[in-house]
Amino acid sequence: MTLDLSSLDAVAALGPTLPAFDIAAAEAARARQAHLTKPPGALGRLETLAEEFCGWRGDARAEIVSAQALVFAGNHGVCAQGVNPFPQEVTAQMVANFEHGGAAINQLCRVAGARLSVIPLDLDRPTADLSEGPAMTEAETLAAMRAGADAVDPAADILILGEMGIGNSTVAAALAHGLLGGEAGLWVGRGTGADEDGLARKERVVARAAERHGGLTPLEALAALGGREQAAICGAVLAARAARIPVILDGYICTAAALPLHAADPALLAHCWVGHLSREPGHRRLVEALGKTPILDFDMALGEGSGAALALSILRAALACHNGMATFAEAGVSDG
Ligand SMILES: O=C(O)c1ccc[n+]([C@@H]2O[C@H](COP(=O)([O-])O)[C@@H](O)[C@H]2O)c1
Ligand SMILES: Cc1cc2nc[nH]c2cc1C
Repeated sequence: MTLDLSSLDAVAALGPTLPAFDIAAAEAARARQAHLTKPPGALGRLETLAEEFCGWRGDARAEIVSAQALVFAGNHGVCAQGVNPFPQEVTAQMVANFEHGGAAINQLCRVAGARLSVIPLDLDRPTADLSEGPAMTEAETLAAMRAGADAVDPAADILILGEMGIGNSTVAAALAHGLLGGEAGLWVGRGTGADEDGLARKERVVARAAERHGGLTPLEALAALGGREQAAICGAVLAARAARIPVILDGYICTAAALPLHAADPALLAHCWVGHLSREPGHRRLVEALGKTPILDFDMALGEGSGAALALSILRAALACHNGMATFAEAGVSDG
């Protein structure tokens, strides 16, 4: 199907046009689980992961043949507020590191069997400072969404999403605070290692941004408070859904990037898992707001898609059991 990304309002209205969860395939997968050589439910969340994967793929014995990982990179005008300990040049330097295979995500994708692509988005043109005005125009937001959607391989069976963008832990906090409310301090964390002063500056910047950009629709909030990698993540989530590809989101930044879609229509994120619970303190509250339970909790706070790639190995394990185990009848084991 072709995705209508022509305006923010068109994006918000996409839900009813997108493929739905295949309940019959998921039920057939659940029925198979009941016959496998294990006490009922003994594989716990491995069983529900397999069932959910089969439901989204529309196949009771769905497998992962092709896994795609996408890391979107962007730069942010809000860095002018002194909210990030590392300089903005690190975004492009890490993109080069990804391209040369030297980052954590390269190793984690290799181990998990995912094909990694890195998409830098206008790194030499940071977005406007979200605490002084809208970070992006509607046209910039839609262009980044389109870049995200176009990067998705419709032949993949699973999509891993990640991001790289110095300053974007402030962007994530601004999106979460702007869309979910509460005190600004609930949503800010140390990112790449902000000290006490940095944390206090971040909290003031996030509070000011939400005040300035109140009363917006969720996707207008994405434009005002987000960045290009956040918009690209939204575009990739939607393109994956159009191709019935389940998605594993990464940590705090990636989950906050997808939040505007949920706020516009919770159905838009129904095919997404959260790969891990980030050390960023706002992530627990954020995943609760989305009604999601992260697959892993490994005290990680890296970004790059690292927690999502690690969670892919768990999903592969779930599907190996689901598709490879013998039934009681096949193995000649008495089923009680
Ligand atoms: O996603 C997370 O959970 C996460 C938590 C802390 C840091 N990060 C990464 O760190 C960068 C943002 O941190 P900062 O301090 O520059 O705002 C960005 O490149 C993210 O990928 C990511
Ligand atoms: C070195 C470094 C690597 C990263 N990966 C994701 N965000 C990052 C931020 C820094 C600073």
